[in-house]
Amino acid sequence: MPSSDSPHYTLADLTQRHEAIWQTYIDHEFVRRLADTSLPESCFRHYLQQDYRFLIHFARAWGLAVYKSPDLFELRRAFEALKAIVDTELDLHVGFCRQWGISERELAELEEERETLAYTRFVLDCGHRGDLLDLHVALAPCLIGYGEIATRLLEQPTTVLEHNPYREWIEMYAGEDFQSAMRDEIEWLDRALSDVSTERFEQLAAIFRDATRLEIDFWQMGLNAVRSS
Ligand SMILES: Cc1ncc(CO)c(N)n1
Repeated sequence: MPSSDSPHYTLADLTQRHEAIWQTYIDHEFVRRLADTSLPESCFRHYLQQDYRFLIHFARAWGLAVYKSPDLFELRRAFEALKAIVDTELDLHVGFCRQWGISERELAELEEERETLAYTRFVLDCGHRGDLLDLHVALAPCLIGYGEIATRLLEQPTTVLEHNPYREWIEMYAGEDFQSAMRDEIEWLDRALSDVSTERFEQLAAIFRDATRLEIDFWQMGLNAVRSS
């Protein structure tokens, strides 16, 4: 239970603390152009390739969450997330890449971009240095951001779904599986943040800000790949 002088923080306080950066992430040009179909396919293909590397490290980060879990409840939760990424998400991603003409062999051999390196290793470092909450906050922009981006895209009148080559991507992240994982994570974070001190909140907000900046760089990396693949 939070003490009576606890500010009782929630996830919404984290996004509001860095509102401008959060908006730049969820309304990035990559996302807008994916929705209005003006995104060059080379950009999306490059993004998909790098996202394969991202998902591998994302799975490792949940493996680290397993290790950092202090009790059976948390252990089970992190283990289920790790299993979902390894058994389902990565399979889906490989299948999705195949539809885009990217073979599994190509995925296994591709060179990791600096943006991918920076983001994924940053998340892992937060987990290594800190506790389970630091790690969850470093992971929050992935889960919460993509969930928010996809639902916004479906609501926006500028989004074109018919004949949109990226439609499946939008619908995957707006779909029930991802959305329910996002809701669970929001619940977890709201509970965990409810009794942190102001000082601790500021530390966590810095992690959240940097992870969000690295998500922005990840979109920009895709956008910059106009001719590279
Ligand atoms: C870079 C990035 N962030 C978040 C997600 C959502 O899992 C993803 N697939 N890739």
